[in-house]
Amino acid sequence: MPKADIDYSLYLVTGRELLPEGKDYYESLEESLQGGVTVVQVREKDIDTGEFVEIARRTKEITDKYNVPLLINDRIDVYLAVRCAGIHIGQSDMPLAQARALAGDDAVIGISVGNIDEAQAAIAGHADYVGVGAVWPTGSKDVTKKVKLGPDGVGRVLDVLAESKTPAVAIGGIHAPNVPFLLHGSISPNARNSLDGIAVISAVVASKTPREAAANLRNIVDSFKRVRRSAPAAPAFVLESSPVRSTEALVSGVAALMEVIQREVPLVHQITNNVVINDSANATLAIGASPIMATNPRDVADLSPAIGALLVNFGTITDKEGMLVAGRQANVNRKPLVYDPVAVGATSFRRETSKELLAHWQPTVIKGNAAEIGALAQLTEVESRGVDSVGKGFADPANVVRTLARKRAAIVVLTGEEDYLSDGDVVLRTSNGHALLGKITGSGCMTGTLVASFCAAARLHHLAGGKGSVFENDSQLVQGDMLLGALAGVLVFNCAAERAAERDDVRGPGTFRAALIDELANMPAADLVKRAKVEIL
Ligand SMILES: Cc1ncc(COP(=O)(O)OP(=O)(O)O)c(N)n1
Ligand SMILES: Cc1nc(C(=O)O)sc1CCOP(=O)(O)O
Repeated sequence: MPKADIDYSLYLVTGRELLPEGKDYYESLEESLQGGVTVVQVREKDIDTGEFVEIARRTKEITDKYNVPLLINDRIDVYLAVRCAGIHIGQSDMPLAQARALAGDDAVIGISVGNIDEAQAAIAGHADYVGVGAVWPTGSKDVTKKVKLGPDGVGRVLDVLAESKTPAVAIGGIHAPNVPFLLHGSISPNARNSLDGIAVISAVVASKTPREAAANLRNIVDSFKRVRRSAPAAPAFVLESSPVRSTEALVSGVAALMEVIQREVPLVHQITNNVVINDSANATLAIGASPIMATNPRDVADLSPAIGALLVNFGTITDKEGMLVAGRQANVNRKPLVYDPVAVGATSFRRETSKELLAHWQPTVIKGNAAEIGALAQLTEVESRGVDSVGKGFADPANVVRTLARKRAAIVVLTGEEDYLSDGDVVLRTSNGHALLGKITGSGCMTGTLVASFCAAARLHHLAGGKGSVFENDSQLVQGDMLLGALAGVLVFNCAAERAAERDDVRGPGTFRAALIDELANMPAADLVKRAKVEIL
């Protein structure tokens, strides 16, 4: 029998102990195949060999009916008895070379990998595919001693696998709401390699309706693959279908979002630092949105369905648990998530916290000054002094934002005298603002607040546009033009600052700060259209 050609898109690992009460294993399996499972692995930990062989044999009868390949977990003797497509082995099972010698060249042999060294060994041993995990904690197996890779860690393994083109599925804690985040967030930073599929137990087996559960997961994976094939370089989850723009269209789009905010009054959830909470809340109110500054993990989980967008600004990092929960819920509820990693490069604590947050959720927009963006991009060109950047800035800022946007599959906003924004494809430069912004605290943080508010508006604008809640593709994390939302936040803030600085009653930073809030509230959209200096690079 020639080696099976496997579609790894939706890889079902069986788990009879997780079946809902009264659900028969074979019935559940057949329904999941009807839903779109593309490969099955029989995994049995506590039964005698005879029973394992019998279950594998009956399972194969069913998978054969649907032309879906079957693999056996760990046990080469069971594989040899039923002669299915192959086996899956773990790091503590029989070594790969020995497994190959016993199973033969026609057997598909997959191996579990949890880090880069294991991935390299899998390539050297000619594994046919790898199972990368654990991505997240899971109740289906004891993974307490394993590193939880998060989408980021999976991406690092995918970089190693890219050259050999070894197929990879991710495993561990994967459920429909976190699949878009996993697929996009694990696109590998250098080679831009992506997962061939997802492996799940409970997301399908524990469902009372495995057909629907499998169909939903399959849709998400298929859409992701479709979009990757058509636009491999683009972070497609945030792009609207037509990225072609003119500066006039962008600026009038910003003016339209100003009206959306006034009309829809989106709730903007902000977990921000205690230096700026009050100013950020007032800036939100001034543009017509509604701030909520909750931080308790229980509070933020309940809030998520109601919010328009979430801002996570970790200036004083007192609420990490709330940030983790709120961000994950924003992904689950497909709400824009704006990440402001204040002074991320300044201390090891900040770098580690940022890494942890980014392993838990996928931001829609990352906003920072040159030192912060440089730290995330792992560039040493610009350094930080506290929360500020020092030095001349990047030699090629457009390239920095474009590259980081691609790497992180997010919109990147680099603030400074000139602001650069990119979705990984288009780069925009804006040059509004005023020197007095550098004389008050929290101007960068308020920009983040406005970016979050206008991303909420961009999503609402999309929903009101007749497309309803139908996603352009099932793997999209948020709807609406997030690049436009980010641009609106930057422009509205900087144009309001110009207006404030021009006022006769402004005599320094104190009066400027108050006037800025006034101008955020009073600036007519027509004046923003006149002032906006936007270039498409
Ligand atoms: C697709 C896939 N990936 C990883 C595993 C885990 O296998 P292993 O490390 O052998 O652990 P056990 O499954 O034996 O607990 C898997 N089964 N499938
Ligand atoms: C079998 C298995 N192996 C893992 C690993 O990390 O190697 S995690 C895991 C369990 C996956 O179950 P669920 O989809 O229910 O989280």
